Amino acid sequence: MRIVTDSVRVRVPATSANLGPGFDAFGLALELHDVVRVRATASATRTHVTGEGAETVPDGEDHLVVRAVRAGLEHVGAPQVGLELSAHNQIPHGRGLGSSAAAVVAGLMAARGMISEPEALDDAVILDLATAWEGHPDNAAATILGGATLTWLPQGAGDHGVVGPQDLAAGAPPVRVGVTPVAVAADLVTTVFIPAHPVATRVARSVLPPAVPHADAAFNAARAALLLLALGGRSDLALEATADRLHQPYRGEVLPESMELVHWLREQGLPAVISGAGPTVLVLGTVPPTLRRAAERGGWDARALGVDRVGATLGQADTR
Ligand SMILES: Nc1ncnc2c1ncn2[C@@H]1O[C@H](COP(=O)(O)OP(=O)(O)O)[C@@H](O)[C@H]1O
Ligand SMILES: N[C@@H](CCOP(=O)(O)O)C(=O)O
Repeated sequence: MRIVTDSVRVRVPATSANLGPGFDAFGLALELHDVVRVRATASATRTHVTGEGAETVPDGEDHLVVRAVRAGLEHVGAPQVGLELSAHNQIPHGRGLGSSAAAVVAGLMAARGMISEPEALDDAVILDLATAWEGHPDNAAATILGGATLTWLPQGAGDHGVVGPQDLAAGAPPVRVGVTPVAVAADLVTTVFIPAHPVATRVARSVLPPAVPHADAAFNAARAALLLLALGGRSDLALEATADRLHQPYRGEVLPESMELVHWLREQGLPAVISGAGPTVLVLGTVPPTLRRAAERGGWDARALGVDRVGATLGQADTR
């Protein structure tokens, strides 16, 4: 495999995973984007970041997008080169809006744009690699495809079955992820309530129990099926379709304010959930201005976000 294009641009959407009952399965892409430009060079890797994470993300070879470009090149046997990365980020980090999946997908897509046989890093391969990196497929699928997505892992692959980045580096094949787009009503908009402080996904996964009561699993099975209908336009089902007993109750331990906001919004009849692993709260629909303002007074950054229906896009670096 050769590097044939030395300058690419990738745009990736934020995502909200789970949507209540669909833990590690549902994802929804949102109209909030990171844009990265990557150039192959003969010199040492340099990174320049503006927007979200500019003050906090590691630079140079430790930058997540750079690491993902390298993983993509390595996966297809392309040579490693110096990289000049310029990133403009709108997706806040550690808030449950899929920033890490977006960064990994951006890097893998950039690698696709640089190589002589881009089909070696098609969407399915990128989803498998990003899932191995993340440990769950829901954000990556929606970031790649846009809209709403439903993903599943093969029998036997779970938290401990997903091949991680270290195993990938050692040559282990990633798990093959199942994915399908889900119909989303044309008029669906979301409202997100973003808090000032992050909670790492790793932390919000560490409080989940190894097993749940059978009754709770049955409760969620019905809600996850209802969620398909609610996303497709049955907004009358949205409140019931976003109820969850598999992850949100346990995450209250590390996300107390977020769970309080979810309960308060749901008491007003709004289909509110923890977005991904939190701490952002997402409502599947609009929120009356009085309630938005009340939340804003409590320190939440409330934003109406449409659904991104395009997913990750790859182009020449000089396009906007
Ligand atoms: N665009 C990015 N560039 C570099 N690093 C990133 C980027 N987005 C996310 N990260 C890394 O991923 C971390 C957040 O990942 P995670 O805890 O999974 O939260 P999120 O819900 O935002 O995906 C950040 O603290 C940062 O280290
Ligand atoms: N299904 C995952 C989703 C994590 O999403 P993120 O945006 O918080 O990284 C989980 O619930 O842990």
